[in-house]
Amino acid sequence: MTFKRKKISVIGSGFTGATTAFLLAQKQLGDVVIVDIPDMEKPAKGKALDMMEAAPVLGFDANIIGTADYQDTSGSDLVIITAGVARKPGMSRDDLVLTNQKVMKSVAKEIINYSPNATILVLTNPVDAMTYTIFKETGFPKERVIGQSGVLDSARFRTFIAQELNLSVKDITGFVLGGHGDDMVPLVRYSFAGGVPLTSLISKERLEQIVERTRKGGAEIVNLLGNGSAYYAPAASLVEMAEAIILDQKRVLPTIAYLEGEYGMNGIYLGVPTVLGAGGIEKIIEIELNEQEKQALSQSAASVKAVMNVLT
Ligand SMILES: NC(=O)C1=CN([C@@H]2O[C@H](COP(=O)(O)OP(=O)(O)OC[C@H]3O[C@@H](n4cnc5c(N)ncnc54)[C@H](O)[C@@H]3O)[C@@H](O)[C@H]2O)C=CC1
Ligand SMILES: O=C([O-])CC(=O)C(=O)O
Repeated sequence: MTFKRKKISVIGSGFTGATTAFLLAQKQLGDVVIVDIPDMEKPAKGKALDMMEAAPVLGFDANIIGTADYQDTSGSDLVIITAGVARKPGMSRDDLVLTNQKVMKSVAKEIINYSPNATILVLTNPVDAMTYTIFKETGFPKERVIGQSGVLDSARFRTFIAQELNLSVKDITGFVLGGHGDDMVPLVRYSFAGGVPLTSLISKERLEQIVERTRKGGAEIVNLLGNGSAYYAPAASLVEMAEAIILDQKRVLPTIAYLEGEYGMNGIYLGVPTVLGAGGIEKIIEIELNEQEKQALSQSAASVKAVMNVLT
């Protein structure tokens, strides 16, 4: 049997792109091509070479290159988009919309040209609207254009819950729906510690504080870093999604999916529970929401629509 490694292109060699590339290689999910603009080609090459030189020590087999030439991405199975600008303290993710929309438009052209069969994961913010932009600009099927928010937001929620209860984070499950903004919807009712509902372990008041910290989790890191935004947990989240697709794992993960009637919404990319496998988003899971949760989700969707309305 012949085995051919998958090809994964990571667009953007900055904090999230480089960290993602390194994790992908360590997990041996495929060969990695890191792409940046011509001005950043040398640092991209330098990062790729530095990662390759870690391979003998860490013991992974993967080729990693840095480039500004999209020809090198040709025939990618998976393209991960981290290109664009990140926010600084005092900014909202939505402030990035027009700058990053331009970047998405140029990246989309290159993907159509060189990797027409790729599945695309989008990280660039504001991520719901940027995922929509990539969907529109590439014309790819909705199953193959997927945004990342829910894995990260849920990971933050699970981290804070594990710390609160002094329990292993492995035993904490829970997920966050909606847009990747301050009105995202952490679903407390569907969150558990070792199968025990959180509502029976943590007071309502304390849970509300943890939900609020989760909603502002990105800004908390932005304020601590001072000159950029989070990258370790975002990269880990992208790699969990990439792994589910490349290994056809059928993972149930919250991702940014295009809704056509699900949750009563249409024509919008929004975070919902999905099944991720070789076909990309193979299914959107519709869970039962109570009135309060429905209202919170539609408020979050309204915020995403407001950003989409700014798109040119
Ligand atoms: N959805 C999410 O959960 C998260 C989203 N983000 C977003 O991801 C994006 C990247 O963040 P960082 O990596 O920290 O930023 P960064 O500034 O470290 O890296 C961005 C890279 O993109 C490159 N770039 C710009 N235009 C390009 C183009 N046309 N083609 C190729 N490369 C291009 C830049 O030269 C730079 O190297 C930001 O928009 C940030 O807000 C970051 C963390 C989490
Ligand atoms: O907060 C930001 O700007 C980056 C991001 O999306 C996150 O870390 O959740």
